[in-house]
Amino acid sequence: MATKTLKIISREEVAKHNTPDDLWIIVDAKVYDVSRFKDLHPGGASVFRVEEIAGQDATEAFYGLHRHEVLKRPQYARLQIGKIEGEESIIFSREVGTNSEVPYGEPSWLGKGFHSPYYKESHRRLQRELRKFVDEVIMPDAFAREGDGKRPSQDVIKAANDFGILAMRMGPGKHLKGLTLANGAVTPEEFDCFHEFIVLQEIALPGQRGYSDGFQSGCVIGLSPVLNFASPTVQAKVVPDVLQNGKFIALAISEAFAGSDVAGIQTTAKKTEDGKHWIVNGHKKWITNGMWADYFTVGCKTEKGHTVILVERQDGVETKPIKTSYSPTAGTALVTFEDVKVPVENTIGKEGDGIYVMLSNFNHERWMITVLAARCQRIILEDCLKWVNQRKAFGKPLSSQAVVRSKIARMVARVESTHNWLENITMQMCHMSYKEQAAKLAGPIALAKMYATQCSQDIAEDAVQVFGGRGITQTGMGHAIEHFHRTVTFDTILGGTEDVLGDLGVRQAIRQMPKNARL
Ligand code: HEM
Repeated sequence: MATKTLKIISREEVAKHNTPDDLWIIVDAKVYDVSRFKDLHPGGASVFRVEEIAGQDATEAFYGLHRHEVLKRPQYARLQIGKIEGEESIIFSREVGTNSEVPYGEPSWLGKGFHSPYYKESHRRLQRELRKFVDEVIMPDAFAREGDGKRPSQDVIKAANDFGILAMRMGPGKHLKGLTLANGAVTPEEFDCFHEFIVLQEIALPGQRGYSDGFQSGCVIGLSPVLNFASPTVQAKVVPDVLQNGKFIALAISEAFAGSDVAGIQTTAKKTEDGKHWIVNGHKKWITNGMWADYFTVGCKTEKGHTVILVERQDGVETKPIKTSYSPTAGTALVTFEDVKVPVENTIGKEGDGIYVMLSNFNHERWMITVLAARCQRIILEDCLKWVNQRKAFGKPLSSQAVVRSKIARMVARVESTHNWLENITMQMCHMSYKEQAAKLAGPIALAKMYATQCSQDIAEDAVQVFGGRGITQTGMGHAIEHFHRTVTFDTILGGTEDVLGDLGVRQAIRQMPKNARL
């Protein structure tokens, strides 16, 4: 396709094109001919008739009302006919694969001149590779699927798995052996919990909450018990199926009868007379990725107590969509089991040890949700900083109002405290065995998640106030704010509600009080 040659035009020349049939404007040293477009303009034609706009520099007016991405859409980019003589454009969006330069737009370890004790060269290499992959491959799919509600595109899932994303999301371990991770940015041997932290923070960049769950979050929580507790035979079949062959696995614990109270589940598994099979009956609710899962990691009530069982999709397993306030791209399902026959070899962990299997998985799940949430908070903070800097009200930028700056200050404090607490917990995870983590970190992770999701809700409320009507509008300037505000509650519920987690954290601390502790 031939590229249009842009004319070099003087400001005086632009000023002559100021009538409805011959209408030019300047935005950031670029000249746009809007003579025909004005009648199609979503904001109406009248805005172009104003004396300060027709034939004039409309940069400030434009950026008070539109995101920069509008001018990059092909149908609007083609309205540009020239550039202003002797001037250069100064407004650019973040280039593919690069980091944001907005203050607090990235965690401090990525900031120029900032330091951190946690990250080595392999972490930096991984972050760079991932940023490029996310910008190029995941970002467009995330916005498209969040919009149309379809499952994440299979070619994107395949590309992501070839890149090692799901394997890396499972954390360090023997499942990484022999894999090439992120084009070799990190070896399986050096991969640690900070690498995993980076993977989560990067894949959350699109900020599309339904897609974020649809993008194999169900696999992460569903496959963990298999990796940690299933027999080698089950692992040999299921792990490559999920990590390499594009199959999906979902964790199926919560029910209409029991959410945070896992011991209250009522799905039953009874042994056949020959003891070779389980017969599973019951239902599971709010199962992330359940709509397209090939395997389900199911919490059941059995004769010897609770037991976790791997159920393959088959006759008797039905999945129905549950409509939630985020997009169906998460694949949230009601799953029913009617006399489903499963070999006893599919038992995950020991019979009767189900509560331990289910609870030990929660630490990793809660940590993952919190790391993802921390990035989403940061996206909102960056949008707010840009908005208060470019938007004028009462003749001055919003940032000139002390009350607005105070809201931003509180957001920064929430984002940075969440992130820094998580880094500390991640450091502990790097030095503890899985068992030690279960014993020592359940409380801190529960409390950090509770704190983070309270911060997210406060950030969402403040961001809407800063953006006004645009913060409750699904398109245009505030779309990220509206999305965050609408979906922020998910993180407060998934993996345990705030009240339950706060209580868990404090109970653990009380249990660990030294006997001699007195005021
Ligand atoms: C090349 C120039 C322009 C293009 C391509 C353009 C495009 C758009 C688009 C796509 C929207 C829909 C909302 C969005 O996606 O952000 C919109 C809305 C709007 N535009 Fe423009 N526009 C241009 C210039 C201007 C100028 C110069 C003004 C005013 C001085 C203006 C005023 C508005 C208003 C008032 C809205 C409605 C905003 C809202 O609902 O919050 N536009 N424009």
